[in-house]
Amino acid sequence: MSLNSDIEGTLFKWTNYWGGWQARWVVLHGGVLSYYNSVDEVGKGCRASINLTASDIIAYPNDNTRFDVVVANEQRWYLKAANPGERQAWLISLGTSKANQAEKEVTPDRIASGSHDKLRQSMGEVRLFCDLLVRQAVNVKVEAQKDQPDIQKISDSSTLLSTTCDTFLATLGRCMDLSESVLAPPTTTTRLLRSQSSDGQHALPKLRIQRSKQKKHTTKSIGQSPSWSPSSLASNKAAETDPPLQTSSNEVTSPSTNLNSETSSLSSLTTSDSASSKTSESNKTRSNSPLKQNTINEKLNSSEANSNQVCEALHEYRGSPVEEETMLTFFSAMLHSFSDIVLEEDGGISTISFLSACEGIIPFLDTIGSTAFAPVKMDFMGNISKLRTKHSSEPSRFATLQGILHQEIATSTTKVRNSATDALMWLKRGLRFMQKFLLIFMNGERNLTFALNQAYSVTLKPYHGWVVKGIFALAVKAAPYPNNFIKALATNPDHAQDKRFLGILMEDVDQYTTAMDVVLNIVDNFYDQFKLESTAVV
Ligand SMILES: CCCCCCCCCCCCC/C=C/[C@@H](O)[C@H](CO[C@@H]1O[C@H](CO)[C@@H](O)[C@H](O)[C@H]1O)NC(=O)CCCCCCCCCCCCCCCCC
Repeated sequence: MSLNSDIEGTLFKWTNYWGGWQARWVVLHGGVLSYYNSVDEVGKGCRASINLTASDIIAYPNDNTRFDVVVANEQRWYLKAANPGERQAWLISLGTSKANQAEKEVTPDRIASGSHDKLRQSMGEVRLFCDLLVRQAVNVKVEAQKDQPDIQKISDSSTLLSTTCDTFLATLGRCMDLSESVLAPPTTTTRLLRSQSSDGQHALPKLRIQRSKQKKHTTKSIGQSPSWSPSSLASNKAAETDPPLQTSSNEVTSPSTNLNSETSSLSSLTTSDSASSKTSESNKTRSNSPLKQNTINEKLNSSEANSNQVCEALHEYRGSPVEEETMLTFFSAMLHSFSDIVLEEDGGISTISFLSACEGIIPFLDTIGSTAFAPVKMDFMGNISKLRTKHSSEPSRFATLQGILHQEIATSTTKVRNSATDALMWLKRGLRFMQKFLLIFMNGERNLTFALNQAYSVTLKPYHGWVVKGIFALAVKAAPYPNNFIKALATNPDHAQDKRFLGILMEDVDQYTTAMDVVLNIVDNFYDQFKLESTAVV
């Protein structure tokens, strides 16, 4: 699906130390980015142009108006938009344009011959983020060493540092994948192991997480208790020790890769422990017979599990007839879901469980893989990251979301820039949007554009100005067709063809949205009670 990505307007371009930033008329047309000294020059020949195919777009995490367009470390345009909204519009157009070009280029030969270039580009990104990391770490250190350090400044710089660190690691992961494919093109089996997800996550951390997850069997969670009542639930301390699952990404250097059937098969395997532990308790209709995954899990969970064993297990699994209980959906395969959130007796929501459940959504945005979702992903992950930073500053005090909000109320900091209250407010609005959309879909609406617009009208739209409404409109245009959407929600796309799959998916969506509703109602009520909701339009 090609989208129109043309855009033109004024951007500020870095010239040199004497000239500084100069306003330029910049035009993106047909995959080529050109600039003119002014709009009057258009038609008389541009000053310079860049073909986006071989370029990277780097968004600065610490200045939301800046971005660079880089050509294989040879040419670099330092650009600055008048405001963050305009930068977003440019990033989306540039990303979409790159995606359109990439779509035209995908042939096996070109992929092979392009690997070296991609590797070189990727190495450039690694250096850039490494550079940013060092500078941001120095900022934190300098502030911390002052006689009277500004705690807010340290907290802001650390958030930034953590986000850049995640981006750096994700970029490094991608770079390593590329270098492996350049040194030795992957065989089917090694590729299965490495391409767990498109954001730089690999099988190993997930296996580690799966083992620790077994501790959770004794606790009850929202999804496991249809007749849920806060007092029947105990706090889940095991979840507090889980490391964060997702990496954060502030750059839109290349369009996210779609999961292919092989990677999807792998994700059904690597997450099958959580899925089988969940299905065994919460999805009763699919829990009675021993799962084929048990064999696989034994292999995956064994400390000696190595790539060969995983591949063996994978082949065993793939050669078997599909049993209903092995048809996992994105929801049942999630390592951390809203149905796993354990509420305190007083309705307190575990911060870590909540954030992990939010992070569980991100791979879906990667799966559907359009760069039009990049701003959504960035915004969503930015808020998760703010809350994680807040939690890490005093884990016991901020063990629940309510604990965080109470502290900011007590210190009158709910409205300050980058407050956790603000981050949670936007996070819950986004989640409510998603929940409404899924409910409309579950009720039989197969026109995704319509469903997204309906959900948007009653959740996010009242808080969005015209620029963000435009971003939403672009994202909706990039929404997948219904069949592809359903396929993206299967851990193995082949299962989506099975006539039993839709029923299984609907069951899982029902359970997921119900658990989301419980959590969101608690948070919404808290915001109402303490008048934390803002009506400001962004
Ligand atoms: C089929 C998939 C289609 C997905 C379509 C998604 C469309 C969402 C469009 C929303 C665009 C939002 C872009 C960013 C907007 C931000 O400007 C806005 C305000 O940001 C906040 O500003 C504060 C300062 O003013 C700042 O302090 C705060 O930190 C910052 O957040 N943000 C928002 O409006 C929040 C948008 C969140 C959108 C979340 C969408 C979640 C993904 C939905 C996927 C649906 C698919 C369902 C399948 C699920 C499978 C698990």
